[in-house]
Amino acid sequence: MTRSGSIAVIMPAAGSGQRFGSQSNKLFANLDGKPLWQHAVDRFESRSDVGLLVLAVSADDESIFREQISELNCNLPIRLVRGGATRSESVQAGLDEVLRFTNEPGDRSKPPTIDRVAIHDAARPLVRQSDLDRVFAEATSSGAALLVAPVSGTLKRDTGSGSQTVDRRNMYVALTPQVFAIDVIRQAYARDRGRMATDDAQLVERTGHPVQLVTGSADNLKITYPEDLRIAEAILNECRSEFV
Ligand SMILES: Nc1ccn([C@@H]2O[C@H](COP(=O)(O)OP(=O)(O)OP(=O)(O)O)[C@@H](O)[C@H]2O)c(=O)n1
Ligand SMILES: C[C@](O)(CO)[C@H](O)COP(=O)(O)O
Repeated sequence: MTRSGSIAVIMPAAGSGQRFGSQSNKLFANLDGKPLWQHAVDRFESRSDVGLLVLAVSADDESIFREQISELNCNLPIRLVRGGATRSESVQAGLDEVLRFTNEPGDRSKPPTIDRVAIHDAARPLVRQSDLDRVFAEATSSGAALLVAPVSGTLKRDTGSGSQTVDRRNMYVALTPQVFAIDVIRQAYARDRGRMATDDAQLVERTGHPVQLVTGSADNLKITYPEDLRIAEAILNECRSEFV
């Protein structure tokens, strides 16, 4: 299996899905006839600029993921690593595997080089190819970029004694993928190993490396609550061609 892509995708998939409320991992929930996580993989499998995908999974889910991967007709090399107690720990495990991969002796099946790392939630099935094109290109030129969606409503902060309105100008919601030159993300994770961060851009921001915002489609939603799955189904039925 020869892939020439220079982007390694790390897909954190080791969460417990507490807000989704199902007995099993929300990533196995059915969306449009297949498990949710496979839609996220599909977005990258068809891309010639992607050369490797690393899934970070929990010990409980590993055998299910291995079984489902074996049934996939996927021409993208997929490696599994053990995720951690936090999303950052899961991404760290994925990054360690990407770095191991880049140091392995070369052979025909290996892409010539991995120069960027794209970190994408397995719980985000609907990232558009046009958005991937733009955030990948921005990461090439600036070394760090993430997809974001503008805040569309009025933002409120709970002061404890009531609400306070937050100026929403220049405010965005972070999406994924978050894409970085490999040395930028390696240094950010090495510097902040173990410090809490809910996304990867935050770690890079702490190094002082500017992270560019790329406005993407708001339908790149994260399946967090049960109703999100119904919304995703409707979006897929409405504009399937945007995602293939
Ligand atoms: N320790 C963790 C926590 C989260 N994730 C992954 O990070 C992505 C975004 O996290 P989120 O949507 O919050 O998933 P969960 O943590 O599973 O959800 P919850 O907070 O409701 O438990 C998901 O693909 C999830 O599987 C992970 O790999 N490792
Ligand atoms: C990384 C992320 O998708 C950016 O919005 C999000 O923070 C991950 O989900 P979580 O619920 O914060 O773990």
